[in-house]
Amino acid sequence: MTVRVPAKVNLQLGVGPVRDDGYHDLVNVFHAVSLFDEVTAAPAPEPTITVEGPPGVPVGPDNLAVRAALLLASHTGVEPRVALHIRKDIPVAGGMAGGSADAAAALVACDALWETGLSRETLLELGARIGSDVPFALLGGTAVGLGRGERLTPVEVTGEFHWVFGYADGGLSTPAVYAECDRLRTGSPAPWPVVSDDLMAALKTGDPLALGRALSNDLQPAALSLRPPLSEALTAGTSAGAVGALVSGSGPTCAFLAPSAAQAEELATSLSRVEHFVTVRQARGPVTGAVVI
Ligand SMILES: C[C@@](CO)(OP(=O)(O)O)[C@H](O)COP(=O)(O)OP(=O)(O)OC[C@H]1O[C@@H](n2ccc(N)nc2=O)[C@H](O)[C@@H]1O
Ligand SMILES: Nc1ncnc2c1ncn2[C@@H]1O[C@H](COP(=O)(O)OP(=O)(O)O)[C@@H](O)[C@H]1O
Repeated sequence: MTVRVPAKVNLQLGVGPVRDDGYHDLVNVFHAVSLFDEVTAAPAPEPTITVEGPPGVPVGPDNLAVRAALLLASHTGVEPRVALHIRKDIPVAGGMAGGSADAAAALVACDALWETGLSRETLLELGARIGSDVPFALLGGTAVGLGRGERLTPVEVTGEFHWVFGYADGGLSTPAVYAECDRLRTGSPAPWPVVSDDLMAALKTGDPLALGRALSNDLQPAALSLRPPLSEALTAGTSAGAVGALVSGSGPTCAFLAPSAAQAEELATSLSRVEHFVTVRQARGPVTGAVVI
């Protein structure tokens, strides 16, 4: 059973005050893009995990796909007799939710393999227990995530958008970036985030220029503080014709919005010369969430 699952970029990441449980209340506008991991679940005497792709992915019980399979097994009372294999194309610790995507894919793959027939609602609820971004990877498309980012409402989008992503060398730790955001805000209380009307209007009309102007990420100052060369990399994208440029989530991947598919091609060529990027990839969005292929 093989499931294909997309990466995400955050079109708006509004970070509110830190809560008693250590998480931040968010306005998190997720957008699924056509960079995919694949997770295969096959029968096996005991749970195992293998990973094909970039280094840095745990191959044991810490892997989010394994955690998802074990959670689904204990929830349904099934023995977790599964060999999981991940083909990774989403950057690791890149701010594109690759680990969450693999967890979502493992839930869908194991539910199909074990014929447990769980509802979409139950899968979303189990996903939220693994991580804040897992429910969105199940859903895909474009959606507003409130709370930790797990309470989702789909957003209607006209047409599709053309993106270029610059992968940096090495990742950034999500908790470290949230902690840096808190540190930078010391002394000035975090404003309560609200969904951007300009962003919703741009998504409705499908206008890339309006979308580019409406993109925002409250974690960006923290990511730039931890990785200063990212500032220059973002400027390089704007100079090369991007109509929007921002850090993807907690970074360090940078997302650039192109005005058209043809211009995305040209933008990708220019960005491949930026020293800070080890890989440059084109993608379109929105795309669907985790699906059996
Ligand atoms: C920042 C975002 C933006 O979509 O993703 P990435 O860009 O890293 O992929 C998310 O908020 C990351 O979601 P996810 O990676 O699922 O986080 P979790 O496993 O739930 O939490 C990891 C840690 O991130 C911090 N965290 C996460 C979510 C949230 N609303 N507030 C937080 O403060 C906490 O320190 C938490 O311990
Ligand atoms: N299947 C997985 N793929 C990637 N990383 C994973 C996975 N399972 C656990 N991890 C751990 O989660 C960390 C964050 O992973 P990832 O989701 O790729 O980043 P981000 O939260 O920045 O989007 C990694 O550094 C790794 O230690």
